[in-house]
Amino acid sequence: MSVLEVKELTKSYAGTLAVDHVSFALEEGTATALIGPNGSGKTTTLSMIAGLLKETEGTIHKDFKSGVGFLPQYPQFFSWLSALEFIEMAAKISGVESKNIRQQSIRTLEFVGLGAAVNKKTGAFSGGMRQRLGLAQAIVHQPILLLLDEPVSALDPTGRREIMDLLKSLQKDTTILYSTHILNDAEEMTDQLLFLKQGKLVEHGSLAEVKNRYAEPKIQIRFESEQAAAAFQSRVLWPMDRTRNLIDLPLTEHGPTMQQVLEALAQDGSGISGVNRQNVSLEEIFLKVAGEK
Ligand SMILES: Nc1ncnc2c1ncn2[C@@H]1O[C@H](COP(=O)(O)OP(=O)(O)OP(=O)(O)O)[C@@H](O)[C@H]1O
Repeated sequence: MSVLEVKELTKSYAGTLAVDHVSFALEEGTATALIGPNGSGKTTTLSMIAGLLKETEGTIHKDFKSGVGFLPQYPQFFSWLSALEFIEMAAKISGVESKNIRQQSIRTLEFVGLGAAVNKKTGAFSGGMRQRLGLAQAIVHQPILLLLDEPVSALDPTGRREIMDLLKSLQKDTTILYSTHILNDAEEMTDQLLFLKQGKLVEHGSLAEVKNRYAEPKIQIRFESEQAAAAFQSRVLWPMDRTRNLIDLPLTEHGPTMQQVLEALAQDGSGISGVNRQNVSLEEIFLKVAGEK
């Protein structure tokens, strides 16, 4: 069931299209990664869905009355408030019932790993703690849809890992749409991938579908020695990349077929220690799509 359906969503700033007729749907309980180069419209898209920015054209249909959580790219806090005071304020604004505010706020702070800092002033928080606090304010009312604008970009690898693990544990009960420049994270937690470029949705689908569209099958052959690899390279004369005893052989329409490669390898059998089919990474796809005119 779709929790959110966005149709022809468009935002224009003085005639420039920051988001250009973007359409997609989010299914319940899924995680969707929004990726794209700087300035491609990710923040603008999330802000429109969060209701913080009015769309110029298009529609946003939410299949629920309330219950959106939003973590902005640069969350702002009131430095003089403690973590608990801030989250209680967020809970109140988000419509949590008065009698549940205290308990739900403490539970949420504990969930994001700030249980020991509930009474600490937010002005004294480190970058990692601020990000956790931002996440806490976004989830304290147990939203149906959670929107996150680069939730981990400002964190070190340990902080990133911890926040990603928190998000994964939320995914069971929440539909998540998050933007990221960390493509490893997008590979790790995504049921659906949305790729924006200059405001347009240029790629869309599951990670496997997108990868399949860009897959340039290549096989990697590990020879037992550099000499064996060099001998193979000069014997078959197909285009390939060789690094010492490793050969990457693309299976393009101009190159050899898998059958031909296997036959050639059979003749060389004694010198080969492994053959792998190489997969295309999201980073390779990103560079390709972002670079296309
Ligand atoms: N308030 C504004 N007024 C005018 N133009 C804007 C405004 N906000 C954003 N833009 C423009 O809209 C486009 C999309 O910006 P947006 O911040 O949504 O991109 P982004 O994909 O989130 O970028 P980044 O990865 O750098 O965060 C950019 O060209 C930006 O300059």
